[in-house]
Amino acid sequence: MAITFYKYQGTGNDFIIVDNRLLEIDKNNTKRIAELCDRRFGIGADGFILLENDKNSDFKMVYYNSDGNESSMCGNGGRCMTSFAKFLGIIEGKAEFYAIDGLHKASIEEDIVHLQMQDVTTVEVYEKHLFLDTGSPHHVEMVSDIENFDVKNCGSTIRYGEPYGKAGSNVNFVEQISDNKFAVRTYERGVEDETLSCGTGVTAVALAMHKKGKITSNEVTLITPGGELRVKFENNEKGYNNVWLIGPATQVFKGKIEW
Ligand SMILES: N[C@H](CCC[C@H](N)C(=O)O)C(=O)O
Repeated sequence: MAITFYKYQGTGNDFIIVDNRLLEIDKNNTKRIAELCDRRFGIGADGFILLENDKNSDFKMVYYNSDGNESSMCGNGGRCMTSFAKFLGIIEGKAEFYAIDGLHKASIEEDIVHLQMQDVTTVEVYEKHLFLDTGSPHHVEMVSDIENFDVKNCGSTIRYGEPYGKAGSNVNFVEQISDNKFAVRTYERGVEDETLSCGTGVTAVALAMHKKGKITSNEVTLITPGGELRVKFENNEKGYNNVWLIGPATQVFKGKIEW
């Protein structure tokens, strides 16, 4: 069966996106999803995302890592899905959609998407790192000389090590650049490599830097190898709410492929 796919990228985190409102895609075909995400034998992407109908919101987003397995929330993917929904004419400037971690609000102007992330009530603080879940699990660790940091090897060791084990965690390395501005590099679970940016990851970094008292504003700029993202949030005794991930999302090309 031939399927039409759209290739999107959000600050270099890239995705194969398919309009699956007719439910034609066999979602259990992990092998095929992984083949399509392969950068040599397939289209190439960090993730594969299906857009489906949802009776209580504008659409539903189903996210798979490039290993072919369905996974937790993808922030950059959610920004790309908002752009895709506008391209399809499902929405105009505002959206509400369901993802695995619940309902998300979003808005789009030109190519900039604002995506509301789930509230975060728990940030675990350890000697050398922090751990929090922003829709996906994230280990956050401050490093120096981030440009030369061995993200893949150090990230993989942490991701597969204790306490994360087989389920794992995404791993973000961060270096402060200036007031409220940080450089971030991410090792992504399920991609098992560094990605050029990670939306739930930079969101985790922004909240972690607030928790560590490293910022003076509730709006943070995150510089990733794939581009610049912003995170805005409010905080109270219950934790973090009104959390927004802001950045560009772009359709790169459209294609057809045998499923
Ligand atoms: N790239 C995604 C993260 C996907 C999470 C996935 N790697 C997992 O936790 O299994 C983002 O922009 O938030």
